Amino acid sequence: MKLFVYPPVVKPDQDIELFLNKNLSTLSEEPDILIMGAFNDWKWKSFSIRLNKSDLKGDWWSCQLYVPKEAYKVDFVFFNEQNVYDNNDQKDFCIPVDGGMDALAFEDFLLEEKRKELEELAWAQAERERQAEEQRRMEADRAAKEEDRARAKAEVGRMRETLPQLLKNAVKSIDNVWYIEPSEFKGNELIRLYYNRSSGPLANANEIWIHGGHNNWKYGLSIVERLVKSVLKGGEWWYADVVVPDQALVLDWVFADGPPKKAVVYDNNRKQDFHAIVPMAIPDEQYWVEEEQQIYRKFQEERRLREEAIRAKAGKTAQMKAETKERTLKRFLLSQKHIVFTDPLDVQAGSTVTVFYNPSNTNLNGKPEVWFRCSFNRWSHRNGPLPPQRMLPAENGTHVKASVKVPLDAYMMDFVFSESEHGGVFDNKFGMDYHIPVFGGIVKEPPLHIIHIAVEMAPIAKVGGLGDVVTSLSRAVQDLNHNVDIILPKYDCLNLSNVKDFDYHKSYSWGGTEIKVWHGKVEGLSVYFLEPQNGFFQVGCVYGRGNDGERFGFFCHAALEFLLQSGFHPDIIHCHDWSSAPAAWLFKDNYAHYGLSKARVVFTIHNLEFGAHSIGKAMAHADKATTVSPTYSREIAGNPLIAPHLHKFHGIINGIDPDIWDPYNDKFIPESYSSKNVVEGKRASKEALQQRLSLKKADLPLVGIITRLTHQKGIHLIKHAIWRTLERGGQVVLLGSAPDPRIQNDFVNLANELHSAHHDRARLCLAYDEPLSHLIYAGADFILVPSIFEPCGLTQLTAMRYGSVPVVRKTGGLYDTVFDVDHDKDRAQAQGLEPNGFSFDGADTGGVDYALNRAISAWYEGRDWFNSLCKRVMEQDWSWNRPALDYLELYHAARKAE
Ligand SMILES: Nc1ncnc2c1ncn2[C@@H]1O[C@H](COP(=O)(O)OP(=O)(O)O[C@H]2O[C@H](CO)[C@@H](O)[C@H](O)[C@H]2O)[C@@H](O)[C@H]1O
Repeated sequence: MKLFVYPPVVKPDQDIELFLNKNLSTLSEEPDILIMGAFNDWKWKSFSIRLNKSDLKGDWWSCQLYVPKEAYKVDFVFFNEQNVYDNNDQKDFCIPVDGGMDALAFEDFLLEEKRKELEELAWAQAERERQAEEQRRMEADRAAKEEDRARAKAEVGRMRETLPQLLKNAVKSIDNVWYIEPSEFKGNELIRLYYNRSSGPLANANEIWIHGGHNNWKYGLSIVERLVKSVLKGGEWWYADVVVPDQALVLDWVFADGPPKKAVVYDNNRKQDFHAIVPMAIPDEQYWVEEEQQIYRKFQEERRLREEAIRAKAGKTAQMKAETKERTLKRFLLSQKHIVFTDPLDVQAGSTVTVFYNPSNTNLNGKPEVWFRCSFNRWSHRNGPLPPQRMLPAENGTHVKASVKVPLDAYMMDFVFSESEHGGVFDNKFGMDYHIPVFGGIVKEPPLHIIHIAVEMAPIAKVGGLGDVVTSLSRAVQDLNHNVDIILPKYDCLNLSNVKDFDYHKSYSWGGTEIKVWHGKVEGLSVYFLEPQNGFFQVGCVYGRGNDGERFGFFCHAALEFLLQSGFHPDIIHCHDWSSAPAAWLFKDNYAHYGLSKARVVFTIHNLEFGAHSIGKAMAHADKATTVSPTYSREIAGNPLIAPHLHKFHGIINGIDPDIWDPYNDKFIPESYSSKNVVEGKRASKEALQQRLSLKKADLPLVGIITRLTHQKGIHLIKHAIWRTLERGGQVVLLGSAPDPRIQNDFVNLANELHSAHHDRARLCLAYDEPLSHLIYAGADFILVPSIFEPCGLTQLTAMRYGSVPVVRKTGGLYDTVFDVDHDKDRAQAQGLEPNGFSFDGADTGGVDYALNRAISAWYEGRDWFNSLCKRVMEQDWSWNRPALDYLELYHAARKAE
């Protein structure tokens, strides 16, 4: 025998003695022997102990060893403390531990330990942040105090300078008009001020009041008293007892025939007001010190109130945002309830969940068996997929079910269904697989790195909706903890005031020119600006030069070259429309095999109207392609540029950025509002809009139109709707810019006609004006979008965010986001929504009339109902909360693409 332990059956949480027969070991010649080991397949608590010669007969050496309570196995080897080992012929030694955990339970134990450790780390981190925040707050406080002190000092400085002027205007009395008793007085003392009623315009007044202040009215009205008739002085002298304000050097006042706001006749000393010197208050140094202190306290109090209001508002904003997000996630999880759902709905790491599946709505319909195949963390979990599980009938009669234990280190649950244990027909959600987020796990999803190559970006280089989407999609994906960069041309017409930390980054040579790269933050996003020295982007505009194709082709290539030369390894390169379509094929042709091999290309069509050739080519080269709504994706599915690629083509609806478009925090509207006070909020905005555009200030239905004026947007329908609205007694505001000068001229003529015939009810603003657009979204009752085609459309979504009711033509994304109050109840319900607007078919004027007439009638005839509709549309979530999750699914699917 070479080895034994005592006691012979090893139990956890116990001391044992281990004996080695040195004679039989490869270490027989060595003077020193040590044991080196650990528990549980070398995963737990390693040890190294010296063996001593024991009392047993023969060459038995031994040591004591404590077996911890979590052990299921002891693993070890022997060595001479240098380089001679006995490792049991490379198999290592092991002794089983009886009656404790098994290997699986130990894995769970380890995860639980890890969770505790992470919790402690998180707590420590939170504590550090709290302290840092406290530090920041104290510093800010110190800075604020200093600033307020400096302001108070400056203020006192100014007062001291103007004092002589102040005193010059003041006197002790005016003969026969007023005087004060006693003649010597100072601050905080009671004085009696006499006034001769017959001396001025109040000679016939029944009442006399003093409206007074001090120190040249510096603190507004600080004295208001009614004067009493004095019997002693023949009835014309009246008096009031007045306490002199503290710190007063001069008293200022007028007399009037009533209290403030009620008085009609005044004696203001021929517009000079009256000014009395406070004789005993000639200011000394002490006076100024006190004055400064008082002003300082006033500033501090004002600041405190201001900051409190800001904090309260930020808190409320964050709370509303979180609530919306949670509601939307619930809706997302429930949206496939007819196919699949879990109980509980939000899956927690470490818990057991039941998955319910209804095959009758999928390609497994009618199969006698359904098998559930599940893993975690996008199929990358260390345990691999769970063994397939046959699903059992659920109590509800429609679904089948299976239960799974979710590991503590899961962040995502992944599954597909098949007809048999070994596979056969699968339901894998059209190649995307089913994924359900897991909350509370100890491992977070590793971030993806996404790079957008784009030629527009709101608000610094926005021409239309494409610019909005580049910014808002990126922000939403970044909010989900992924890394996003944007590459944009450095146009000379960039609005740089919206770029933070703008800095020179590097330069490189490519395409026969030097390219300077700048970096900055736009709306919290990292943006690289490429500035080729060949002047391609020094032309005063984004589009509209004869060589746009050449310029943007160059830009796309330069962008890829920049990624390569800078050692970027993005997971996804996302390009948009014809203008950055070349990135798709240039990447596949020139970069996919050199350095940037990890990246996959996603191409999004915002509008198929322009650049057909480029779009077709990008469709062929991209790993995944999208357009901006499901309906538009179906509308263009037959197009020869698209049709061959349907297997990788998806419609994902756009969202709007809830921070950029937020009536609760919008500096361009007069009163902030949420759905709780939508009626009051919108009324204030409507009045401000009418005021600003010189429209009649009246409670009329107001139709807003915000659009690029192009054929796509339904120009003849827009014109018709303007006349129809006026006919129905409403007001119309159109904000539109026309790239085509003929259309622009046409609208200038229409504007002239309307402004002379209906100057108080119609206004066409033929310009691009972002601030005005905010006021229109907020002030309008309806936003009209009668597009001939519309890939998604953002204006109807923004309208709803501001509680304006959309009136739209049923096409593309308009169809997917607007549900007619009379016709689309079921369709809305299928999305977990209620109807939210008015819509019409057809491209003739009859259609637009149909929708607009119902909308305006609803306004006139049922204001309460209409107001509740405004509130309802405002509470719907058209942000990126939902679509960003779809894009992430798509990015992951793209990564799996070969
Ligand atoms: N005169 C003006 N002044 C101020 N702001 C103005 C304005 N005219 C328009 N805007 C603003 O520009 C944006 C227009 O976005 P849209 O999505 O409605 O249309 P666009 O056709 O440009 O976008 C294309 O791309 C987007 C994004 O994918 C798709 O939604 C859409 O269907 C597709 O045609 C909105 O944010 C709107 O407020």
